[in-house]
Amino acid sequence: MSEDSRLLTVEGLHATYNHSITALHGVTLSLARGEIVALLGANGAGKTTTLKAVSNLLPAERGQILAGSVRFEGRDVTRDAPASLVRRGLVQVLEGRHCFKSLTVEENLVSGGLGRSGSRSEIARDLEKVYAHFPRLKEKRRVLSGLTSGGEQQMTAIGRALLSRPRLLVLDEPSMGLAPLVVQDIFRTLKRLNREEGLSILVAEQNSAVALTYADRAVILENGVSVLSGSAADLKARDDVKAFYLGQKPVAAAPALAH
Ligand SMILES: Nc1ncnc2c1ncn2[C@@H]1O[C@H](COP(=O)(O)OP(=O)(O)OP(=O)(O)O)[C@@H](O)[C@H]1O
Repeated sequence: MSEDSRLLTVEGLHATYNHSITALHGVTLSLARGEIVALLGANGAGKTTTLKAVSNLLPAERGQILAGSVRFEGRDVTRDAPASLVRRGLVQVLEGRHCFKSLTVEENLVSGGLGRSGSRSEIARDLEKVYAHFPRLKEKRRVLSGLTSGGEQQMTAIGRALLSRPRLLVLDEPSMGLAPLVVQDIFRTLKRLNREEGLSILVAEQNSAVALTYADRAVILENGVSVLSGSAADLKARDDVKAFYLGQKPVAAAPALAH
């Protein structure tokens, strides 16, 4: 991948919480414009911490980047404020959806456009685009988000992020707690947004099978280190990935993917 084609480059990230718990000790990944990259790994492997480091959200949890760098569109953004990253086009949808439950679906969506200087008609146009991608949200637009289903809340959280016109959408575990059909629906829509709107996506997922179906490439984390990366097709074909991330075939001992 040439330097110019890279939208995001993460190099050698080390991060801790509370100055004591080491969560990352060597995460490297990159994403080209127009790609979907999946970040895979078991519980506690460091997926969420990596995404929060990319969006500079760690300080809110007494977390800290000790070493390494995050570059977005060729510029070092490691210490940039999260709001400034959003204005630059790097927008994260946090794990657990986090809709404003006492606002309607439409109010939630519109809130995503408030930080930018778009006119009312631009926001209305963006809203219609979100409804075209997520027809369920149009049906529910006057309903309080707290009264919608988990899948609809996930769609609302993604739609709200789209209203801020991201170039890179960072998603943390969009499948969490959702029925398989809803998960497929959400990933299909993400793929359509990627193809039709050129939206680049970095998605952390425990559901490796779904993530590898829709991603172009993937990076696997183990214990805070990126141990393997490659095209989704190549990773899906590997026996160790099949056994430990796709649950397909038992093997005698856990492979050290790093070696
Ligand atoms: N706010 C926090 N304070 C202290 N330690 C944390 C915090 N968040 C995560 N950790 C620790 O950092 C390590 C990496 O966690 P992280 O949440 O990044 O992993 P993950 O791969 O996203 O896991 P999961 O799939 O379970 O969400 C774990 O050891 C975890 O216990």
